[in-house]
Amino acid sequence: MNTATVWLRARSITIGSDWRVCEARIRRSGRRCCSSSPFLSSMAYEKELAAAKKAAALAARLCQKVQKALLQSDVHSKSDKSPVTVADYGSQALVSLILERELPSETFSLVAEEDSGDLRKESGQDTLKRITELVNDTLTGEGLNGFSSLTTNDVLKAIDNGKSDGGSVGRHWVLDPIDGTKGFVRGDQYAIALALLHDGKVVLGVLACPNLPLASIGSNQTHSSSNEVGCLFFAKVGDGSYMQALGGSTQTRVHVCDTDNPEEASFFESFEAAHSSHDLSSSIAEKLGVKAPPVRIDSQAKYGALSRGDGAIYLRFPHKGYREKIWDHAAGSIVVTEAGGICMDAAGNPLDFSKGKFLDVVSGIIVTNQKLMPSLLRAVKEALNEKASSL
Ligand SMILES: Nc1ncnc2c1ncn2[C@@H]1O[C@H](COP(=O)(O)O)[C@@H](OP(=O)(O)O)[C@H]1O
Ligand SMILES: [Mg+2]
Ligand SMILES: [Mg+2]
Ligand SMILES: [Mg+2]
Repeated sequence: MNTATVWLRARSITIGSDWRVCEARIRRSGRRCCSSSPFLSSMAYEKELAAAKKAAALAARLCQKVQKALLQSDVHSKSDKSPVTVADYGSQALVSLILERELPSETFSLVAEEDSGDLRKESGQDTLKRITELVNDTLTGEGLNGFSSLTTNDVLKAIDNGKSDGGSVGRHWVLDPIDGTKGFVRGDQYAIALALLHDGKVVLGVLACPNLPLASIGSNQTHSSSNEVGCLFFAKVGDGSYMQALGGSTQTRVHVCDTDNPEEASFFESFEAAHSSHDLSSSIAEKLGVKAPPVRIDSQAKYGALSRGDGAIYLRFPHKGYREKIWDHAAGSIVVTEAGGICMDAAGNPLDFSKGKFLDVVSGIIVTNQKLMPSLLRAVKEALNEKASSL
């Protein structure tokens, strides 16, 4: 199945003609805003961004190879019953190796989703061999022969580099090697999401979305004249958000949809109802006056699509008891905020990435532009109160 077919299979999506309206407004106003921290110059993090783009793009190659030929034996269950594949592990190993090689002077701290526990067991040996082959093949396929053929132990070590707990002091890389593993296994959307935290703030983020069309999803408006899929979004604090083709192209600056009219706004949510309450988001959308049906896609590709104005709102309301992790939002949040958007929890608090692996939020995460946020917050409050009183 080629990637275009993958995308078409993924579509349960409708984005109305509002994109055109948004685009026109943005062009007229020439406006952008960002949430940059004043202590950071836009010249900072140049080499870190270059390394992160290289690492994420290479990891995307590995994932594409696996998604094309995904075997049932490549998919495993973690202790929490969530899926993990050889590509999740391979992607994490590659990103860890590339960052270490490209940024040798750095005291390396990586907070990443996967660990090698299951691969060290007797039952994990075949999978470990397959991952090692994949990592070696991807490195040599890209002409990166600086790595002599890696052993299974090298790969285990690279995966376990991601064991840092993060925190509010110093620099920590944050990695989701495949965000949207369920989408990946289904043949749908997924993302490699890599961010850098500096003293608890996200200062750069890269999102590789191998199955996301370069053209705006659900409309004829294009960011590109081709039918190509595979987008690389990236942002550095104070420097705006950009998109380029994963295969390499000139970068274009992206902006969120700037509409203040909910009737022109469409919203994103998880494809998986188990990850986010579709009932609650539909109630919020109705209260806000959104007319378009939800756009359901997996992974932080939602943040990428939102950053370029494909839709205007992202709603995420996990079911009771679920704790969000920083790797599920760090890269996506800076890509959106540098494109002029805002990410908050359902109570209107900014997202706090400084508390370790978990991202403690009140009820859920909402993302939109500056103009719609006040009315979105009111609609969220109303819908949550209604839900509480019906229990
Ligand atoms: N019960 C749950 N509620 C909310 N999020 C969940 C969840 N179970 C898993 N997730 C998270 O949802 C992410 C995917 O988000 P989305 O629904 O936007 O595609 C998963 O990332 P991984 O696929 O990296 O494990 C996982 O971290
Ligand atoms: Mg994830
Ligand atoms: Mg993941
Ligand atoms: Mg996972």
